[in-house]
Amino acid sequence: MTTLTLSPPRAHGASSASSLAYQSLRVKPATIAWKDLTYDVKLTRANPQTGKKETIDKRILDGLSGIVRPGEMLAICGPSGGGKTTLLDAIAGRIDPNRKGRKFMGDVLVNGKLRDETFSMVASYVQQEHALQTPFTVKETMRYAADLLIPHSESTPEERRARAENVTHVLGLDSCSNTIVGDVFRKGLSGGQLRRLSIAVELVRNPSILLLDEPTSGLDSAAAENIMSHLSHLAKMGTTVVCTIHQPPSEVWANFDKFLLLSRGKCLYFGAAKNAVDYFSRMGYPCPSQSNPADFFLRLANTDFEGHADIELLAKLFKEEPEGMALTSALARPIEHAISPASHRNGFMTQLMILSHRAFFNNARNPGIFLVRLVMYIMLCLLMGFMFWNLGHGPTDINSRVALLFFVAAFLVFMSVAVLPFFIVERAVFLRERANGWYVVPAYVLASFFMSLPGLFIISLVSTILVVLPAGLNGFGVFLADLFLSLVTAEAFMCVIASVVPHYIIGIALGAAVYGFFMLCEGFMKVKNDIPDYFIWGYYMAFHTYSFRAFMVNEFEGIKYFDSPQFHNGKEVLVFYNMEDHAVWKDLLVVGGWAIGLQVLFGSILQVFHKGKR
Ligand SMILES: Nc1ncnc2c1ncn2[C@@H]1O[C@H](COP(=O)(O)OP(=O)(O)OP(=O)(O)O)[C@@H](O)[C@H]1O
Repeated sequence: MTTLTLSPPRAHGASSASSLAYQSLRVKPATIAWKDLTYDVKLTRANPQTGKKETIDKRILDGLSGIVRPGEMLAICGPSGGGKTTLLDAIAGRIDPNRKGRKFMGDVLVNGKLRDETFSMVASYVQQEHALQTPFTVKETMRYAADLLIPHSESTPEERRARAENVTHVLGLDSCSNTIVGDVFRKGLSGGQLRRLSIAVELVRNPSILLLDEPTSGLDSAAAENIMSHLSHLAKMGTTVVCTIHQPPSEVWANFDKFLLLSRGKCLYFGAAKNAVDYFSRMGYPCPSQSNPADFFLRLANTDFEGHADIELLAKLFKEEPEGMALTSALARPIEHAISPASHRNGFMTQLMILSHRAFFNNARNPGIFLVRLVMYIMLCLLMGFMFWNLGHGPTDINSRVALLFFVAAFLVFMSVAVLPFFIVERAVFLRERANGWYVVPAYVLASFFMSLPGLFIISLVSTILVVLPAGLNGFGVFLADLFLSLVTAEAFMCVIASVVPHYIIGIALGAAVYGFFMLCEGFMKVKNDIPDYFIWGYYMAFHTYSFRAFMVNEFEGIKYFDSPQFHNGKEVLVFYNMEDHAVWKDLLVVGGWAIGLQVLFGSILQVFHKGKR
């Protein structure tokens, strides 16, 4: 590993104690370079003159090149819509070039080699929106990150813990280490602390390259300055830092080594930040004294308002000026340091163990995932228990038993839609972690699946006790097994929905619609033989069918006598509902099979479609 010298901290929030902590953040050096990145998209819009729809090509990145070496911090600046985030995404490989209507060209090189799938082992990307698990404290979040990201074969638990604490300290999070991230139920960290924690979790494995999208947006100037000074220190310890920044205050500007000014996807300047004022002065745009240079450059680049520069001309001139030529010759020498082999990831079983541990406590402590649902089920089942108290064997009791079982199979399953918003929050965490190479998809899916089981079992057990005992239903064990498997399947179905919808409101609507249809088809509203041919596929497809039938057979098969002119025993009820001669265990197997099938589908959707590319 190349040793880099430690510069004394010059930042707010960086004491000499933390300067020692920074020393442990020395990284394996890596240079990142990009050459001629060009990105075109096809847009459909109404022609302003004719009003007719037409397709136009929009160039979002226009032949951009750059290079950032270990120990440097590059700020990508530009007006809103200038292409900053798109460039950062392009550098990180987060643009899907294969989507229809897109054309992406150019190369990204890491240490002189084309970026490949090992990129996430050397680079971390901190996105603008935080995506962290809400019930965990800063300390817990950092420990899980360290356990997941630092190879266990190369570290002891104590070393991982020490590293997590060190990064927490470096990013000034000691004072809130026992504060939870927070959510709609509970207040947690402030915006600035969340931003720092988002950076800290990625730093825990010492990424050689750190990419950050707008690390200071939404923060007050003191918090912004604090974060930028931390980043500047990291750069001084050898990390290659690239960040986009919308409008840096002058204190923040002072931290940049390199500066890239973008306008409409074109490069107006790339080079040493300290030389930018001279450069633009030479180009005929002197920065007024007492002005913040960053504000001045942004005014030049912002074509939405009066007073901007001639963008086409500046972009053309840059390539011909010494700064542009210096960039071209720097790109010809992509590496100026020794290259160390990249670290490796933890194995599947290690990932599974840590993710399972994390998922268990996340579920247990997230009120939306467990507690609120448990209370909902308890309340509803209490109502059901009292409503159907001590059912007998008269004609109306037959109806009540069937209706109660239908309600259990339909509505208790339906209530699983309540968990959808929390799954969508989880999806954002998964996307961030997967895109940064934290683990493989099967480890995540298996851990989430296994760890959902204890909570669902408790909900099923409590519900069974509150329904079966007061109502006097038969077959407690099978009822419990059927309800448990149905809820496991319903939850797997919600996972699938959460993985395909853009917003939880659409997910709830979609889930409700599918469940509504399955309820129609499950053999209660219409018995199987009466379901029209064109809907019979719904009967076979709905897992509700098998769940309801298992409840029915479990309940009625053993009843030898009914005091009713229509049905003399339970068997006759089953014949009426076309459910005779069905083995309960087979239906339970089908429901369980559905759960596994849906989990496999969920994992496949994550694997193929959720790579963190846009
Ligand atoms: N896939 C796409 N299809 C169509 N337009 C796109 C696509 N991706 C980006 N754009 C457009 O490209 C431009 C640059 O977007 P980008 O998000 O990179 O800007 P930005 O400089 O980061 O802006 P901001 O500071 O507001 O975040 C915008 O006009 C955006 O609408």
